[in-house]
Amino acid sequence: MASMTMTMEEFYIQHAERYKKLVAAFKPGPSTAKPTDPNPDIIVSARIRPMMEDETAQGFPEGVHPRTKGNTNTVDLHELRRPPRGLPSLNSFNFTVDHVFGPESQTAQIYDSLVQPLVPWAWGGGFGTLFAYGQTGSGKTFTVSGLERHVAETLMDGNLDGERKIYICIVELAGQTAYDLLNSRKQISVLEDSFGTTQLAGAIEHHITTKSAMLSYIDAAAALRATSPTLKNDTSSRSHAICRIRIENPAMAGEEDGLLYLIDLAGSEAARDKVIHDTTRMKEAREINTSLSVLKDCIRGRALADAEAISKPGKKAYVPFRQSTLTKTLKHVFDPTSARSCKTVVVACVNPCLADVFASKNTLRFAELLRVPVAKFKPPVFNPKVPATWNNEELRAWIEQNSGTPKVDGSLLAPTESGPQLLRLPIPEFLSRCLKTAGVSQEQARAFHGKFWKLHVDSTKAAASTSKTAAVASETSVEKATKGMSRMELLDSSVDPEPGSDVIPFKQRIRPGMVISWSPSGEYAKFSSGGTGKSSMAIILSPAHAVGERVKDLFGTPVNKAGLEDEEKYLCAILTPAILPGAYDLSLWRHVVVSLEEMETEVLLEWDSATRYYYMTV
Ligand SMILES: Nc1ncnc2c1ncn2[C@@H]1O[C@H](COP(=O)(O)OP(=O)(O)OP(=O)(O)O)[C@@H](O)[C@H]1O
Repeated sequence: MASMTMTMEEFYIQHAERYKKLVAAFKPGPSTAKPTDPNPDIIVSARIRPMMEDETAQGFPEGVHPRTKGNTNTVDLHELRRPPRGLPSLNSFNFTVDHVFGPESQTAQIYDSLVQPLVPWAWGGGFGTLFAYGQTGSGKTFTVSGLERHVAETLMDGNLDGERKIYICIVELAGQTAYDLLNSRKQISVLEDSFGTTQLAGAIEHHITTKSAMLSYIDAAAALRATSPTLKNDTSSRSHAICRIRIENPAMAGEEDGLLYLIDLAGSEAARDKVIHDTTRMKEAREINTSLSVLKDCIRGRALADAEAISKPGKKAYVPFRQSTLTKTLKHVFDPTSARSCKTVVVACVNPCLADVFASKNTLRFAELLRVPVAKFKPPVFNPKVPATWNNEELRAWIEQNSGTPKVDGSLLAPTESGPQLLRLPIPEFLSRCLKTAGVSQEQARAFHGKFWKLHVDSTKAAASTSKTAAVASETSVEKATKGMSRMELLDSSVDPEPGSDVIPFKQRIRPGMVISWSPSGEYAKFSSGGTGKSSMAIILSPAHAVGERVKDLFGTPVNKAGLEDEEKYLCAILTPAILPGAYDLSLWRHVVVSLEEMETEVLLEWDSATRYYYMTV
């Protein structure tokens, strides 16, 4: 009877010796994770902290064991099963990430192998982001604060090329509220401005010129971090702390600045604290959980978007960055429409104590899920008009032939990069590399960058128009393409869901939601995708005569004119090419009137879950 009322912790302590023997006899099997090539832009690591004195003193064994032989990026985790009768046995799991740092590892090792490369990247105008994830007490703050010190050292030791102005800002996100940790924890707002840039409105940025000034800001912010008692650790953090370092290059005025984010996330187990009765704490826990889960989707989404930008041009990956304040704040990191590339490092912090093995399992599973396989695709066939198909040699040859006089030295601009890699280089870095060739001026470098990008944009537009043609052409084989799909699945696209509809000419089955191509003329010509007379797309809403007298089109011309019933005209919403090739923006509130005669063909569009609208006011 006594054993039934024993807590899990007492059970672990009682069976600690048996547990250790079972672990010593354990023969590691192959990693259960699918083999994945490391993604150079998103590195996922795990850091297992040492056991704390009090954990050892209570008699808890270690439950998490990095492999020392074979795949050293795999971690074994053993639970102790509590059977209704008989002896406890092991329940073992393994998790694989890109790097594992065991209890003896120092923060300097993590810095040197993973984080240090982010600093010159941001110095050159790129985005670098570090996240520390894990349960309360697993070592996130220990890791981030150590890494911040190393970053301060690298940024301020004068060894990076050129002059920069450096600014720091440290904010805390608690639920949906943000506070400035460098301004007495004043409340600030996370807002998206009319250019779509997320602003931390009200947060003060401090210009820093010395390492010691930077460290004193970091220390001041740490002292102010919001804390509230939890079941496990009474100094636990229940908020995300975001340290943003902005690096401005005065020689590249007008170019975007480099950004480095170091983020100490809130404790990941918050929502699993079952003994919370206080409703504010429950709400807070739910918000933390949501923000971490959205973060996972965003990191994966961005990695997929980057991988697919080259392997499947035209496919739009969905990154739900608007779904939490944390990811909204990091919009430019996650927004798949951003042309700027971002390097991300995740450190999953793990508490090795057997008593916390459940939370550690969740942390390691989270980390494993962040690893998105780099799409394996056949090397693209070289096309002189498509930079995304060029290898390093082809790229260098193009640089030397097209960079003007004097020629930009290809080995300085692209020492190792392929075409797609050079496209991802931050602009200031591209320009600085061009300027390394003697005699090249800023104007020449900018003009050359423009030429390279124009070629790329033209090549993606060409790919988009091919995919549009494919969409129209597929109309004849709709039945084949949609065979076996349920009605609900069919409704994820603009396909007419009624069986047999593909044999009826589209003009005889006009319906709301049908997408058509047409050639806008007169005033509407502005909305054609390629100038007057070129086809454009619109989505049918209703017959024009069905709407009220006050309804006007986008130019303010009344839609329902007298006698319209006799003419077959339809109120439509316009579709315009979106930033990504092959994707279109639907402007539901920009109306045009299209006659049946003007319609050319039905176009099939696939719906994407990113097609959402957001509150203008909340
Ligand atoms: N690698 C390590 N080596 C030595 N001590 C460590 C290590 N990692 C963490 N610790 C110690 O463990 C304790 C908990 O670490 P820390 O406060 O960083 O956890 P945390 O994950 O940030 O927790 P919270 O979510 O509550 O902020 C601290 O006393 C810290 O000094």
